[in-house]
Amino acid sequence: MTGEKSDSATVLVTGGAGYIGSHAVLALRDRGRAVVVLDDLSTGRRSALPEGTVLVEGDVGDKALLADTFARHGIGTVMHFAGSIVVPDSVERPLAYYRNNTVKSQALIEACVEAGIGRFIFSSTAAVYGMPERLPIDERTPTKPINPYGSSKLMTEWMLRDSAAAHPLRYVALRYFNVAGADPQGRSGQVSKVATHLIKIAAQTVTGQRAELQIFGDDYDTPDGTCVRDYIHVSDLADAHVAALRHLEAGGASEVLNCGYGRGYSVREVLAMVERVTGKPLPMRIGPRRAGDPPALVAGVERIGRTLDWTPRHADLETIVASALAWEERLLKDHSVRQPSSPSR
Ligand SMILES: NC(=O)c1ccc[n+]([C@@H]2O[C@H](COP(=O)([O-])OP(=O)(O)OC[C@H]3O[C@@H](n4cnc5c(N)ncnc54)[C@H](O)[C@@H]3O)[C@@H](O)[C@H]2O)c1
Ligand SMILES: O=c1ccn([C@@H]2O[C@H](COP(=O)(O)OP(=O)(O)O[C@H]3O[C@H](CO)[C@H](O)[C@H](O)[C@H]3O)[C@@H](O)[C@H]2O)c(=O)[nH]1
Repeated sequence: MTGEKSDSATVLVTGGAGYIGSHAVLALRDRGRAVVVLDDLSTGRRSALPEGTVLVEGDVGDKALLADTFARHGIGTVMHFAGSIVVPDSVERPLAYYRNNTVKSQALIEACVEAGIGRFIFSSTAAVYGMPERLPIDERTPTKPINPYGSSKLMTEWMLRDSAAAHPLRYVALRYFNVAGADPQGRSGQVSKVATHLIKIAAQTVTGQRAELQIFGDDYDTPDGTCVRDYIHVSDLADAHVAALRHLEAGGASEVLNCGYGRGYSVREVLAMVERVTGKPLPMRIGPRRAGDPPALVAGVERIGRTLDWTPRHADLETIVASALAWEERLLKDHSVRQPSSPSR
Protein backbone atom coordinates (compact mmCIF):
# COMPACT_ATOMS: atom_id res chain seq x y z
CA MET A 1 0.00 0.00 0.00
CA THR A 2 1.32 3.43 -0.91
CA GLY A 3 2.92 5.18 2.00
CA GLU A 4 1.87 2.56 4.56
CA LYS A 5 4.18 2.25 7.55
CA SER A 6 6.17 -0.94 8.12
CA ASP A 7 4.91 -3.96 10.10
CA SER A 8 7.06 -3.42 13.16
CA ALA A 9 5.85 0.14 13.62
CA THR A 10 4.55 1.38 16.94
CA VAL A 11 0.85 1.05 17.78
CA LEU A 12 -0.99 4.14 18.99
CA VAL A 13 -3.68 3.15 21.51
CA THR A 14 -6.21 5.95 22.00
CA GLY A 15 -8.11 5.56 25.28
CA GLY A 16 -5.35 3.22 26.47
CA ALA A 17 -5.71 4.40 30.07
CA GLY A 18 -9.32 3.14 30.17
CA TYR A 19 -10.76 -0.26 31.02
CA ILE A 20 -10.55 -2.09 27.70
CA GLY A 21 -7.70 -0.02 26.23
CA SER A 22 -5.43 -0.78 29.19
CA HIS A 23 -5.96 -4.52 28.63
CA ALA A 24 -5.03 -4.03 24.97
CA VAL A 25 -1.87 -2.22 26.07
CA LEU A 26 -1.02 -5.20 28.31
CA ALA A 27 -1.72 -7.69 25.49
CA LEU A 28 0.48 -5.74 23.06
CA ARG A 29 3.33 -5.25 25.52
CA ASP A 30 3.19 -8.89 26.62
CA ARG A 31 3.94 -9.69 22.98
CA GLY A 32 6.81 -7.25 22.83
CA ARG A 33 5.02 -4.66 20.72
CA ALA A 34 5.90 -0.99 20.98
CA VAL A 35 2.93 1.04 22.23
CA VAL A 36 2.14 4.70 22.74
CA VAL A 37 -1.06 5.74 24.53
CA LEU A 38 -3.04 8.88 23.78
CA ASP A 39 -5.59 9.63 26.48
CA ASP A 40 -7.13 12.74 28.03
CA LEU A 41 -7.64 10.88 31.34
CA SER A 42 -11.28 11.97 31.44
CA THR A 43 -12.32 8.50 32.62
CA GLY A 44 -8.97 6.72 32.35
CA ARG A 45 -6.17 6.52 34.88
CA ARG A 46 -2.45 6.80 34.47
CA SER A 47 -2.10 3.96 36.99
CA ALA A 48 -3.89 1.59 34.56
CA LEU A 49 -0.79 1.67 32.36
CA PRO A 50 2.12 -0.69 32.88
CA GLU A 51 5.30 1.00 33.99
CA GLY A 52 7.28 2.52 31.16
CA THR A 53 4.31 3.02 28.82
CA VAL A 54 4.56 6.30 26.93
CA LEU A 55 1.44 8.39 27.62
CA VAL A 56 0.59 11.41 25.51
CA GLU A 57 -1.96 13.27 27.58
CA GLY A 58 -4.33 15.00 25.19
CA ASP A 59 -7.45 14.96 23.10
CA VAL A 60 -8.02 12.43 20.32
CA GLY A 61 -9.61 15.20 18.22
CA ASP A 62 -6.50 17.41 18.36
CA LYS A 63 -5.08 17.03 14.84
CA ALA A 64 -1.86 18.94 15.52
CA LEU A 65 -1.15 16.68 18.51
CA LEU A 66 -1.97 13.62 16.41
CA ALA A 67 0.35 14.63 13.55
CA ASP A 68 3.13 15.29 16.05
CA THR A 69 2.55 11.98 17.89
CA PHE A 70 2.45 9.96 14.65
CA ALA A 71 5.74 11.46 13.46
CA ARG A 72 7.55 11.48 16.80
CA HIS A 73 6.78 7.84 17.59
CA GLY A 74 6.70 6.25 14.13
CA ILE A 75 3.09 5.12 14.44
CA GLY A 76 2.00 2.44 11.95
CA THR A 77 -1.39 1.39 13.35
CA VAL A 78 -4.05 3.13 15.40
CA MET A 79 -6.24 1.23 17.87
CA HIS A 80 -9.05 3.59 18.72
CA PHE A 81 -10.72 3.02 22.11
CA ALA A 82 -11.15 6.64 23.25
CA GLY A 83 -14.77 7.64 23.60
CA SER A 84 -17.78 8.14 25.83
CA ILE A 85 -19.60 4.96 26.72
CA VAL A 86 -22.64 5.39 28.97
CA VAL A 87 -25.86 4.68 27.05
CA PRO A 88 -28.36 6.63 29.25
CA ASP A 89 -25.92 9.56 29.39
CA SER A 90 -25.89 9.55 25.57
CA VAL A 91 -29.68 9.92 25.59
CA GLU A 92 -29.42 12.97 27.85
CA ARG A 93 -26.41 14.55 26.11
CA PRO A 94 -26.53 13.32 22.50
CA LEU A 95 -24.41 16.12 21.08
CA ALA A 96 -21.62 15.46 23.57
CA TYR A 97 -21.57 11.84 22.35
CA TYR A 98 -21.60 12.80 18.68
CA ARG A 99 -18.73 15.20 19.38
CA ASN A 100 -16.55 12.88 21.43
CA ASN A 101 -17.28 9.67 19.53
CA THR A 102 -18.04 10.76 15.98
CA VAL A 103 -16.54 14.22 15.37
CA LYS A 104 -13.26 13.36 17.10
CA SER A 105 -13.06 10.01 15.30
CA GLN A 106 -13.43 11.95 12.03
CA ALA A 107 -10.41 14.08 13.02
CA LEU A 108 -8.43 10.97 13.94
CA ILE A 109 -9.24 9.14 10.70
CA GLU A 110 -8.40 12.26 8.69
CA ALA A 111 -5.09 12.64 10.52
CA CYS A 112 -4.30 8.98 9.69
CA VAL A 113 -5.09 9.50 6.01
CA GLU A 114 -2.94 12.63 5.91
CA ALA A 115 -0.02 10.88 7.62
CA GLY A 116 -0.29 7.73 5.47
CA ILE A 117 -1.19 5.49 8.40
CA GLY A 118 -2.91 2.59 6.70
CA ARG A 119 -4.13 0.40 9.57
CA PHE A 120 -6.95 1.22 11.97
CA ILE A 121 -8.71 -0.91 14.60
CA PHE A 122 -11.92 0.50 16.01
CA SER A 123 -13.92 -0.21 19.20
CA SER A 124 -17.46 -0.60 17.97
CA THR A 125 -20.37 -2.10 19.84
CA ALA A 126 -23.30 -4.48 19.65
CA ALA A 127 -25.38 -1.35 20.32
CA VAL A 128 -25.24 -0.70 16.54
CA TYR A 129 -27.77 -3.54 16.12
CA GLY A 130 -30.42 -2.03 18.40
CA MET A 131 -33.19 -4.57 19.12
CA PRO A 132 -32.47 -7.42 16.71
CA GLU A 133 -35.23 -9.95 16.23
CA ARG A 134 -33.15 -13.02 15.56
CA LEU A 135 -30.30 -14.74 17.39
CA PRO A 136 -27.44 -15.18 17.04
CA ILE A 137 -26.76 -11.73 15.64
CA ASP A 138 -24.41 -11.96 12.69
CA GLU A 139 -22.74 -9.00 11.00
CA ARG A 140 -25.33 -8.95 8.18
CA THR A 141 -28.06 -8.12 10.69
CA PRO A 142 -29.41 -4.65 9.84
CA THR A 143 -27.87 -1.91 11.99
CA LYS A 144 -30.63 0.02 13.76
CA PRO A 145 -29.21 1.68 16.86
CA ILE A 146 -31.78 2.84 19.39
CA ASN A 147 -29.67 5.38 21.26
CA PRO A 148 -27.16 8.15 20.40
CA TYR A 149 -24.27 6.05 21.73
CA GLY A 150 -24.94 3.31 19.16
CA SER A 151 -25.51 5.86 16.39
CA SER A 152 -22.30 7.73 17.24
CA LYS A 153 -20.34 4.47 16.88
CA LEU A 154 -22.10 3.36 13.70
CA MET A 155 -21.28 6.68 12.05
CA THR A 156 -17.61 6.06 12.77
CA GLU A 157 -17.90 2.63 11.16
CA TRP A 158 -19.34 4.36 8.08
CA MET A 159 -16.51 6.91 8.00
CA LEU A 160 -14.02 4.07 8.09
CA ARG A 161 -15.83 2.16 5.33
CA ASP A 162 -15.93 5.20 3.05
CA SER A 163 -12.37 6.31 3.85
CA ALA A 164 -11.07 2.81 3.16
CA ALA A 165 -12.74 2.94 -0.26
CA ALA A 166 -11.12 6.28 -1.10
CA HIS A 167 -7.70 6.08 0.57
CA PRO A 168 -4.95 3.54 1.32
CA LEU A 169 -6.49 2.68 4.68
CA ARG A 170 -7.61 -0.73 5.93
CA TYR A 171 -9.55 -1.21 9.14
CA VAL A 172 -11.10 -3.74 11.47
CA ALA A 173 -14.19 -2.59 13.38
CA LEU A 174 -14.80 -4.88 16.34
CA ARG A 175 -18.37 -4.90 17.62
CA TYR A 176 -18.04 -5.81 21.27
CA PHE A 177 -20.83 -7.59 23.07
CA ASN A 178 -20.77 -7.47 26.91
CA VAL A 179 -17.24 -6.89 28.10
CA ALA A 180 -16.45 -8.01 31.65
CA GLY A 181 -13.75 -9.42 33.91
CA ALA A 182 -10.23 -8.26 34.62
CA ASP A 183 -6.62 -9.11 33.78
CA PRO A 184 -5.92 -12.60 35.25
CA GLN A 185 -2.67 -11.25 36.74
CA GLY A 186 -4.55 -8.42 38.47
CA ARG A 187 -2.72 -5.68 36.53
CA SER A 188 -5.89 -3.89 35.38
CA GLY A 189 -9.64 -4.01 35.62
CA GLN A 190 -12.69 -1.80 35.56
CA VAL A 191 -12.79 1.41 37.59
CA SER A 192 -16.02 3.37 37.17
CA LYS A 193 -17.11 6.53 38.93
CA VAL A 194 -20.70 5.41 38.42
CA ALA A 195 -20.95 1.70 37.62
CA THR A 196 -23.72 0.54 35.29
CA HIS A 197 -22.53 -2.89 34.10
CA LEU A 198 -24.08 -5.94 35.72
CA ILE A 199 -20.93 -7.82 36.75
CA LYS A 200 -19.26 -4.65 38.07
CA ILE A 201 -22.36 -3.86 40.14
CA ALA A 202 -22.45 -7.44 41.43
CA ALA A 203 -18.78 -7.12 42.44
CA GLN A 204 -19.53 -3.87 44.28
CA THR A 205 -22.40 -5.60 46.08
CA VAL A 206 -20.25 -8.57 47.08
CA THR A 207 -17.65 -6.21 48.54
CA GLY A 208 -20.26 -4.28 50.54
CA GLN A 209 -20.10 -1.06 48.50
CA ARG A 210 -23.78 -1.50 47.68
CA ALA A 211 -26.47 -2.87 49.94
CA GLU A 212 -28.18 -4.83 47.17
CA LEU A 213 -28.46 -5.32 43.46
CA GLN A 214 -31.57 -4.83 41.39
CA ILE A 215 -32.53 -7.18 38.56
CA PHE A 216 -34.00 -4.97 35.87
CA GLY A 217 -37.07 -7.01 34.97
CA ASP A 218 -37.88 -10.71 35.14
CA ASP A 219 -40.82 -10.73 32.74
CA TYR A 220 -38.91 -10.87 29.44
CA ASP A 221 -39.59 -13.54 26.86
CA THR A 222 -36.43 -15.47 27.78
CA PRO A 223 -35.99 -18.87 29.51
CA ASP A 224 -35.96 -17.43 33.06
CA GLY A 225 -37.55 -14.04 32.32
CA THR A 226 -34.32 -12.02 32.72
CA CYS A 227 -32.23 -10.54 29.88
CA VAL A 228 -29.64 -12.66 28.12
CA ARG A 229 -26.21 -11.32 27.13
CA ASP A 230 -23.00 -12.66 25.58
CA TYR A 231 -20.26 -11.83 28.12
CA ILE A 232 -16.70 -11.70 26.80
CA HIS A 233 -13.61 -11.60 29.01
CA VAL A 234 -11.74 -8.33 28.55
CA SER A 235 -8.39 -10.12 28.10
CA ASP A 236 -9.83 -12.25 25.27
CA LEU A 237 -11.15 -9.06 23.71
CA ALA A 238 -7.69 -7.50 24.02
CA ASP A 239 -6.24 -10.56 22.28
CA ALA A 240 -8.79 -10.12 19.47
CA HIS A 241 -7.27 -6.67 18.90
CA VAL A 242 -3.81 -8.17 18.64
CA ALA A 243 -5.20 -10.71 16.16
CA ALA A 244 -6.81 -7.88 14.17
CA LEU A 245 -3.46 -6.09 14.14
CA ARG A 246 -1.74 -9.20 12.76
CA HIS A 247 -4.51 -9.57 10.17
CA LEU A 248 -3.95 -6.04 8.89
CA GLU A 249 -0.16 -6.33 9.04
CA ALA A 250 -0.39 -9.49 6.92
CA GLY A 251 -2.25 -7.47 4.28
CA GLY A 252 -5.75 -8.63 5.27
CA ALA A 253 -8.84 -6.80 4.05
CA SER A 254 -11.04 -4.43 6.02
CA GLU A 255 -13.54 -6.25 8.22
CA VAL A 256 -16.44 -5.65 10.60
CA LEU A 257 -16.45 -8.41 13.22
CA ASN A 258 -18.56 -9.31 16.23
CA CYS A 259 -16.64 -9.97 19.42
CA GLY A 260 -18.35 -12.40 21.76
CA TYR A 261 -18.38 -16.14 22.42
CA GLY A 262 -21.70 -16.93 20.75
CA ARG A 263 -23.18 -18.05 24.06
CA GLY A 264 -25.69 -16.16 26.19
CA TYR A 265 -26.27 -16.06 29.95
CA SER A 266 -29.28 -14.59 31.69
CA VAL A 267 -28.97 -12.02 34.47
CA ARG A 268 -30.06 -14.71 36.93
CA GLU A 269 -27.41 -17.13 35.64
CA VAL A 270 -24.72 -14.48 36.05
CA LEU A 271 -25.83 -13.73 39.60
CA ALA A 272 -26.01 -17.44 40.45
CA MET A 273 -22.39 -17.70 39.28
CA VAL A 274 -21.43 -14.79 41.54
CA GLU A 275 -23.00 -16.64 44.47
CA ARG A 276 -21.21 -19.85 43.50
CA VAL A 277 -17.82 -18.13 43.30
CA THR A 278 -18.23 -16.32 46.64
CA GLY A 279 -20.14 -19.11 48.38
CA LYS A 280 -22.53 -16.50 49.78
CA PRO A 281 -26.02 -15.29 48.90
CA LEU A 282 -26.05 -12.02 46.98
CA PRO A 283 -28.58 -9.46 48.24
CA MET A 284 -30.84 -8.78 45.27
CA ARG A 285 -34.38 -7.85 44.37
CA ILE A 286 -36.47 -7.69 41.24
CA GLY A 287 -37.00 -4.16 39.94
CA PRO A 288 -38.71 -2.74 36.88
CA ARG A 289 -37.31 -3.14 33.37
CA ARG A 290 -34.58 -0.66 32.39
CA ALA A 291 -35.56 1.42 29.36
CA GLY A 292 -33.95 0.33 26.10
CA ASP A 293 -32.79 -3.15 27.18
CA PRO A 294 -33.12 -5.74 24.40
CA PRO A 295 -34.31 -9.10 25.81
CA ALA A 296 -31.41 -11.08 24.35
CA LEU A 297 -28.12 -10.31 22.58
CA VAL A 298 -25.89 -13.16 21.49
CA ALA A 299 -23.10 -12.70 18.95
CA GLY A 300 -22.80 -14.68 15.76
CA VAL A 301 -19.09 -15.52 15.87
CA GLU A 302 -18.57 -17.44 12.65
CA ARG A 303 -16.98 -14.48 10.85
CA ILE A 304 -14.41 -13.60 13.52
CA GLY A 305 -13.58 -17.31 13.80
CA ARG A 306 -12.73 -17.62 10.16
CA THR A 307 -11.08 -14.20 9.73
CA LEU A 308 -8.77 -13.78 12.70
CA ASP A 309 -6.28 -16.15 14.27
CA TRP A 310 -7.97 -15.72 17.66
CA THR A 311 -8.50 -18.40 20.28
CA PRO A 312 -10.29 -17.19 23.41
CA ARG A 313 -8.48 -18.28 26.59
CA HIS A 314 -10.95 -17.23 29.27
CA ALA A 315 -14.28 -18.18 27.71
CA ASP A 316 -16.22 -19.25 30.74
CA LEU A 317 -18.47 -17.31 33.03
CA GLU A 318 -16.76 -18.50 36.20
CA THR A 319 -13.39 -17.08 35.08
CA ILE A 320 -15.01 -13.80 34.09
CA VAL A 321 -16.85 -13.43 37.39
CA ALA A 322 -13.91 -14.58 39.55
CA SER A 323 -11.49 -12.16 37.89
CA ALA A 324 -13.96 -9.27 38.26
CA LEU A 325 -14.38 -10.06 41.98
CA ALA A 326 -10.63 -10.38 42.56
CA TRP A 327 -10.09 -6.98 40.90
CA GLU A 328 -12.83 -5.35 42.99
CA GLU A 329 -11.20 -6.62 46.18
CA ARG A 330 -7.84 -5.31 45.03
CA LEU A 331 -9.42 -1.91 44.27
CA LEU A 332 -10.73 -1.68 47.81
CA LYS A 333 -7.43 -2.65 49.43
CA ASP A 334 -4.91 -0.88 47.22
CA HIS A 335 -5.47 2.82 47.00
CA SER A 336 -2.77 3.25 44.31
CA VAL A 337 -4.84 1.51 41.62
CA ARG A 338 -7.66 3.99 42.22
CA GLN A 339 -5.47 7.06 42.15
CA PRO A 340 -7.13 10.07 40.52
CA SER A 341 -5.98 10.54 36.97
CA SER A 342 -5.04 14.20 37.27
CA PRO A 343 -5.43 16.89 39.91
CA SER A 344 -8.05 18.78 37.91
CA ARG A 345 -10.53 15.90 37.64
N1 LIG B 1 -17.23 -1.35 28.17
C1 LIG B 1 -18.02 -1.94 27.31
O1 LIG B 1 -18.82 -2.83 27.67
C2 LIG B 1 -17.97 -1.57 25.85
C3 LIG B 1 -18.83 -2.24 24.97
C4 LIG B 1 -18.77 -1.92 23.61
C5 LIG B 1 -17.85 -0.97 23.14
N2 LIG B 1 -17.05 -0.33 24.02
C6 LIG B 1 -16.12 0.69 23.50
O2 LIG B 1 -14.80 0.41 23.96
C7 LIG B 1 -14.08 1.61 24.12
C8 LIG B 1 -13.42 1.62 25.49
O3 LIG B 1 -14.41 1.51 26.47
P1 LIG B 1 -14.06 1.33 28.03
O4 LIG B 1 -15.12 0.49 28.62
O5 LIG B 1 -12.64 0.93 28.18
O6 LIG B 1 -14.28 2.82 28.55
P2 LIG B 1 -13.34 3.76 29.44
O7 LIG B 1 -14.14 4.97 29.78
O8 LIG B 1 -12.73 2.98 30.56
O9 LIG B 1 -12.18 4.13 28.42
C9 LIG B 1 -12.25 5.21 27.51
C10 LIG B 1 -10.90 5.91 27.54
O10 LIG B 1 -10.91 6.95 26.55
C11 LIG B 1 -10.40 8.15 27.15
N3 LIG B 1 -11.03 9.26 26.39
C12 LIG B 1 -12.35 9.56 26.30
N4 LIG B 1 -12.52 10.61 25.49
C13 LIG B 1 -11.28 10.99 25.05
C14 LIG B 1 -10.81 12.02 24.19
N5 LIG B 1 -11.64 12.88 23.60
N6 LIG B 1 -9.47 12.10 23.96
C15 LIG B 1 -8.61 11.23 24.55
N7 LIG B 1 -9.01 10.24 25.37
C16 LIG B 1 -10.33 10.12 25.62
C17 LIG B 1 -10.80 8.07 28.61
O11 LIG B 1 -10.00 8.87 29.46
C18 LIG B 1 -10.60 6.58 28.88
O12 LIG B 1 -9.28 6.29 29.27
C19 LIG B 1 -15.07 2.75 23.91
O13 LIG B 1 -14.88 3.29 22.60
C20 LIG B 1 -16.42 2.07 24.01
O14 LIG B 1 -17.40 2.72 23.23
C21 LIG B 1 -17.09 -0.60 25.37
O1 LIG C 1 -27.79 -3.40 38.13
C1 LIG C 1 -28.03 -4.00 37.06
C2 LIG C 1 -27.28 -3.80 35.88
C3 LIG C 1 -27.64 -4.50 34.75
N1 LIG C 1 -28.69 -5.36 34.77
C4 LIG C 1 -29.05 -6.11 33.56
O2 LIG C 1 -27.92 -6.84 33.13
C5 LIG C 1 -27.90 -6.93 31.70
C6 LIG C 1 -26.56 -6.42 31.20
O3 LIG C 1 -26.51 -5.01 31.43
P1 LIG C 1 -25.17 -4.16 31.31
O4 LIG C 1 -25.49 -2.76 31.72
O5 LIG C 1 -24.07 -4.87 32.02
O6 LIG C 1 -24.82 -4.23 29.76
P2 LIG C 1 -25.73 -3.84 28.49
O7 LIG C 1 -26.13 -5.14 27.86
O8 LIG C 1 -26.80 -2.91 28.83
O9 LIG C 1 -24.74 -2.97 27.60
C7 LIG C 1 -23.52 -3.42 27.05
O10 LIG C 1 -23.75 -3.84 25.74
C8 LIG C 1 -24.22 -2.86 24.85
C9 LIG C 1 -24.41 -3.52 23.53
O11 LIG C 1 -25.64 -4.06 23.48
C10 LIG C 1 -23.26 -1.71 24.75
O12 LIG C 1 -22.09 -2.10 24.07
C11 LIG C 1 -22.90 -1.18 26.12
O13 LIG C 1 -21.82 -0.27 26.02
C12 LIG C 1 -22.51 -2.28 27.04
O14 LIG C 1 -22.39 -1.76 28.32
C13 LIG C 1 -29.09 -6.09 31.21
O15 LIG C 1 -30.16 -6.94 30.97
C14 LIG C 1 -29.43 -5.20 32.40
O16 LIG C 1 -30.78 -4.84 32.48
C15 LIG C 1 -29.43 -5.57 35.93
O17 LIG C 1 -30.38 -6.35 35.94
N2 LIG C 1 -29.08 -4.88 37.03
